[in-house]
Amino acid sequence: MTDAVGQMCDSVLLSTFLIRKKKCRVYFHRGTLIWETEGAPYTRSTLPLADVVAVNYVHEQDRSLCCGFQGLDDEGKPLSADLASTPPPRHHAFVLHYAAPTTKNRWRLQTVTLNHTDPRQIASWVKTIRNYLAGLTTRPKRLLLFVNPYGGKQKGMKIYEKQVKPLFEIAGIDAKIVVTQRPNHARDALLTFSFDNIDGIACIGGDGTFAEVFNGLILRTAKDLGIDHNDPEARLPTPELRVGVIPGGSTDTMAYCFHGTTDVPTAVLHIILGDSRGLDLCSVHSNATLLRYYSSVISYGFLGDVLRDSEKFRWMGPKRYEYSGFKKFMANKGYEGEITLLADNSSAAVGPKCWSNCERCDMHREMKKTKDAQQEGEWKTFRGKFFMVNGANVSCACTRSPNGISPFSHLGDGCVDIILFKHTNMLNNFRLLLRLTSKDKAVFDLPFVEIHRAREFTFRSLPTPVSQGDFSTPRLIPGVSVWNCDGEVQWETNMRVRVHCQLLQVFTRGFPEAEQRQGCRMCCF
Ligand SMILES: Nc1ncnc2c1ncn2[C@@H]1O[C@H](COP(=O)(O)OP(=O)(O)OP(=O)(O)O)[C@@H](O)[C@H]1O
Repeated sequence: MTDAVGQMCDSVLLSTFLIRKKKCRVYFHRGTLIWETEGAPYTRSTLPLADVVAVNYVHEQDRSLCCGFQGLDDEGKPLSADLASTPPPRHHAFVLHYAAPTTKNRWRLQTVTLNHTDPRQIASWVKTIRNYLAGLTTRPKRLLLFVNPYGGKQKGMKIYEKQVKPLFEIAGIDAKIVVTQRPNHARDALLTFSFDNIDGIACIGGDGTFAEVFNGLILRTAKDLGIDHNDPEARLPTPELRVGVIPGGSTDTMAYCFHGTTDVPTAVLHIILGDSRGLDLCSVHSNATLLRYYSSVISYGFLGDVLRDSEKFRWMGPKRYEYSGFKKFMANKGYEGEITLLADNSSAAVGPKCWSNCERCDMHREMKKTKDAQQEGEWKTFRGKFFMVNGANVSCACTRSPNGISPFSHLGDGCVDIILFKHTNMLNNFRLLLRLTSKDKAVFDLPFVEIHRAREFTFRSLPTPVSQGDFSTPRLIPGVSVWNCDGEVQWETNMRVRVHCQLLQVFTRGFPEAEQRQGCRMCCF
């Protein structure tokens, strides 16, 4: 907590306001506003200032429109429209804009207006609340915002205009917009962009856009510090700038894993409120060359084939995944391979899940401060014919698969969960499909699925194709699949994946376990 906030914590305000036409006693103490009705029916409401986005004077002209009250200045003229400037002593109300949790992990901006006959009371409350909000230094004020007009249903710009811009304006966030013109635009821009006047980066797009942003940011940080990113052993520092993702893609897995929903206003409000969590990123190297960093999952076999095929049908929008998925599912191909992993001592098959205030992630954040992630552990090797091999960095939950392929995966525990789907018959594949859409059952309970928690792993396909050195060139080799790395095709099959614990700070508060979800803060007695 900053000093300013600390001082404000000690101030106490107490007054009586008219709220929603009811006389209420209002208290402000220790960062929380409480108002309760003076008469029956008794209601009590609490609002932590950590959830308040902005406080504004209500202009007398606005009040005159709704209340028939005409505000005049000292010369008897109507008051000016400048709400944010120093108040003339005539304001009789202020409005609080705040973020409130609703259902299904969604958040919405709400308002409450407090009316008082004495303008000095209004001025004093507004000043106190503004001072408190100014002390919340973790809130971004100047953002660099990448908008991908191509991802998902190609509605990136519309999402910005209709759902993002109005919220940023209320919160006083100055956003510099970059509309991406081509693949890798966001990544390349971040390699040279001046970070002098920004305190956060956000993007409107899907997992691919988010991946471009953090790949650019990590590479830029490594470059600025003279760290060789091609060195698989390199210890990378966490960039100072935090990153937020506003869903505008097809699956939006990362947004879902951060907020428990792919709802746009929720993601925007999480950015505005400025709380953040550490996210592990995985580096993917081949022959001492960095291919990329990923945040959700790297998948060889079925999902690699689906992605490779679906790119040809991008005109179908998100439906392309269903079309290619059906084709590849019916093909039921198996791929020979060998995985060697450095096992973690925790199990990926048991909870708890990674809710907000996750103890496991907090523990790893503290460990990261004191020492580098421990690398001791047992190496294990698995060989076989696989329908699919996955390295899940997060649960990979999404609207279609609310449990994800790795329900107990954590955002920031320095581990990747390896899920091996053995090649089997079509009936078992159908069981797998059903299991992936289940709300409470896990895929690894199926007898042909194994899960292992690791801190790093290597994979080689069998037979091993001769590396061409050019990792971006499409090469179709019989009996060999490709990797689906955060939704991008990775042609090089043999690779080493290492987890970098909490390498990125992302804007989110996380989301609570269902039974602990906050409901209405207004209690009636
Ligand atoms: N103007 C553009 N034209 C073509 N491609 C673009 C443009 N801007 C960005 N891209 C590329 O679009 C790709 C797909 O975007 P994104 O991943 O955000 O959407 P998606 O694939 O529909 O969603 P998801 O990854 O959530 O399934 C990104 O990898 C990015 O490189």
